[in-house]
Amino acid sequence: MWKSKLAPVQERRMIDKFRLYAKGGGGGNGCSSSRRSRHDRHGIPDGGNGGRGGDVILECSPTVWDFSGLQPHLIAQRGGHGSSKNKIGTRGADKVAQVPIGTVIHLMKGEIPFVAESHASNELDPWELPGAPIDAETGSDQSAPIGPNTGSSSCQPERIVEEPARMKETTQVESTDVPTRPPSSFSEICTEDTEEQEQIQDNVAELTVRGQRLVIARGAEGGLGSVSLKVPKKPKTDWLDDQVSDNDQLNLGAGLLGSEAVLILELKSIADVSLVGMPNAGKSTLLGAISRAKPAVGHYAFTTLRPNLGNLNFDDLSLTVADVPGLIKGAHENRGLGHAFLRHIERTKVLAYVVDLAAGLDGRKGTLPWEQLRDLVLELEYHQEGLSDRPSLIVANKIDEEGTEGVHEELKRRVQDVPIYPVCAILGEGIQELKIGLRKLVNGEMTDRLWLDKIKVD
Ligand SMILES: Nc1nc2c(ncn2[C@@H]2O[C@H](COP(=O)(O)OP(=O)(O)OP(=O)(O)O)[C@@H](O)[C@H]2O)c(=O)[nH]1
Repeated sequence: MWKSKLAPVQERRMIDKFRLYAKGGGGGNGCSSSRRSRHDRHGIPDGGNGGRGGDVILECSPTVWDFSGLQPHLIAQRGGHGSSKNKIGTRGADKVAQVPIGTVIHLMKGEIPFVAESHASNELDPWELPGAPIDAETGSDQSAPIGPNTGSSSCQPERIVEEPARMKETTQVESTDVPTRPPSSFSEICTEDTEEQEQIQDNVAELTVRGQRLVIARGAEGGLGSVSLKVPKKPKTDWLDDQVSDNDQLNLGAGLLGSEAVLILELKSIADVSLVGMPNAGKSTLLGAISRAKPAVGHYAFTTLRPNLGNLNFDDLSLTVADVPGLIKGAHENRGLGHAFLRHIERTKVLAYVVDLAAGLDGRKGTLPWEQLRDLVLELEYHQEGLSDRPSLIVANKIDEEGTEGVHEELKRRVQDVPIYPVCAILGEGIQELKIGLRKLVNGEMTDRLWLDKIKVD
């Protein structure tokens, strides 16, 4: 029989770590040429300079989720050669690659990237929200207006502001301002090659604002043409002399090679609230209930393969909530979605631990809620000490299921000093109270945290 149904398309795993080679375009060669006239046998030099090579630029865009669309080798175009009649070679085209908001750059080889246009890095606040996610209903983007540097793919050399020092400073500001431990270094996480680890310079730059641009490899200047060198072409004596002099002149005017860099890009989300929970706890459903996002929901583990973002809107405030892939025991050893998940929590203000009240109930499969909480906190701490030390609350989900009232009471008895919100994400019950709680935590009106020693497990 003819099969009309196609096999379900498998969602691919997000690529949140990427190794990139970038090379700026070489400069075009300067031209060696002279304009001769009947009266001037030697001629007047009129060879134009070679054009500048293009830059390789990373641009921060809210429309890309991960690095799956990136090419591993980015090479900008070479500048055009100069030509006679004083014509300067064309400028090589820039290679602009779009990367997601929250891209952190580690340098393996080459120069520290330069900021292209300075507007974005001035007030680089680690908690500054990236462009808000696309509104699921209206399809409109609620983020800040596009910066002046977006929209054009070419970057004129004179508009580039070289600020390597500021980039380093930015990294320092981040590590002092953030109340928790600074993000663990990439070289700590990286397990591939020990020699490479030593060479990596961690966090040399980061792209956190929509439209922000970084030049990661610069195009070289073009070679000087004879008009700039003021070298008249030598009169031809014999053919050998002619060849030597021509080569000399060409070498003088040869374009330089563009700079090279090898980078590791790493993606870290920046959200106000992260929903943390075991697979199937109901995080995606909850995100849909508190915001207008429509994440994929399934009854099997790891429905969420990339962080879904939603906007939690109040009259005067909008918070970003990230539903990051489900966490399992051993995630810190990269089991399950492991590091891919944990990395996103590093830059979140508030943690909302989502537990499934029905798990482990009446012989059902799963771990009891207080054990879920203990495992979650342990995984965070194993990944990075202090990762769980930020304002938190507990979302006790699936309160609609039979027998969960008792589990909720037990949970309140076993876990202290942190607010617990019983909700039914699927029906939207208890969501208003939860929203208010999240707002208070983000605002700093509440500062409760979930401590491991406050969880009583048998
Ligand atoms: N009864 C009940 N079921 C719920 C509730 N919330 C979610 N579920 C169900 O729980 C299952 C898992 O929900 P998801 O939202 O996909 O869970 P998740 O935590 O995002 O899962 P991962 O993507 O694997 O991390 C789905 O079958 C939901 O329909 C609830 O409040 N009550």
